[in-house]
Amino acid sequence: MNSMNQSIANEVPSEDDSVAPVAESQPADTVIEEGKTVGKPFADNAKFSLRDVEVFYGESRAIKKISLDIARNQVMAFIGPSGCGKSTFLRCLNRMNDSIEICKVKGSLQLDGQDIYDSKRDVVELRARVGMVFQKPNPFPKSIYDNVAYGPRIHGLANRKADLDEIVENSLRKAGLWEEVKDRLEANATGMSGGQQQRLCIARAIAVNPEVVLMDEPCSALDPIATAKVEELIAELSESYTIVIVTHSMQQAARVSHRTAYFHLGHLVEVNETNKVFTSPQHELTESYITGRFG
Ligand SMILES: Nc1ncnc2c1ncn2[C@@H]1O[C@H](COP(=O)(O)OP(=O)(O)OP(=O)(O)O)[C@@H](O)[C@H]1O
Repeated sequence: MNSMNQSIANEVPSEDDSVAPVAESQPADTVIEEGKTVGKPFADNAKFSLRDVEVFYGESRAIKKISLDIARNQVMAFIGPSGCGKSTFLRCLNRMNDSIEICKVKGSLQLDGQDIYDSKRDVVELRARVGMVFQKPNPFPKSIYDNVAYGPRIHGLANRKADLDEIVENSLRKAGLWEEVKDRLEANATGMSGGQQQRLCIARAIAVNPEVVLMDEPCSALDPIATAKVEELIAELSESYTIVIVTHSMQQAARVSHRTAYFHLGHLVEVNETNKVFTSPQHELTESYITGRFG
């Protein structure tokens, strides 16, 4: 964490990090203009360019004409009240919503200038480039080694055992787990602590050499010490990867991210550098949310 973000982290409200505000109330006279986002939603060095994105679950529109760039090798945090669409929008970035039959995505979603939703796109390859870490650690009921080796094996990234060993070791090192597990690589991953399991899931995600890692509330099932380790890891990983994190914790967004996007009822209300969002928000809804005035 950089010192600037540390000071922001100290300024945001110190409510229980784990409790999400709920979007049942908002300042009565606040109007959200569809498709209009205040701040700086666009970037020069975009990894993702997302324009007029709408997501429907059946007839219900969960994402309402959102346009946003996600910059390369930065951490972008998605914050907002429960049900505002953060996870839905995140899951569009590697087509995780494809498995939900009633879910339809409209608009233009590009990764490095190429259409994510192109019908000819290989979704397995897309998900290797855009990996994902979920809220609840979900290691396979296999050895620690096999959890990390799984992706490289199915993607044919190693021809020899020595190459695979090297990928496993490097991935565990990057996930800050190597020293803790190097003597028990054959032990079942389900016997690890929750925090270790989450770092193993991060090692598994980065073993296939992704360009982007999506994280959906990666610390919500972890204790404060394990959370601090994952946050340190996010800071280190952001040097090599583009990271998008959904979090209910404003302190966490302030600590780990370069830019923050505030969602409200399916709209993208405000995006800016994280310090600006937390110290001088431009939209009254953002301000109300970060100061805990509604929830
Ligand atoms: N599989 C689904 N089928 C139908 N509606 C869904 C589905 N998943 C999400 N929704 C709806 O889409 C809207 C956005 O949900 P989403 O989970 O993306 O919000 P969120 O901001 O991530 O919420 P939370 O912070 O509580 O995780 C909500 O109204 C939710 O009920």
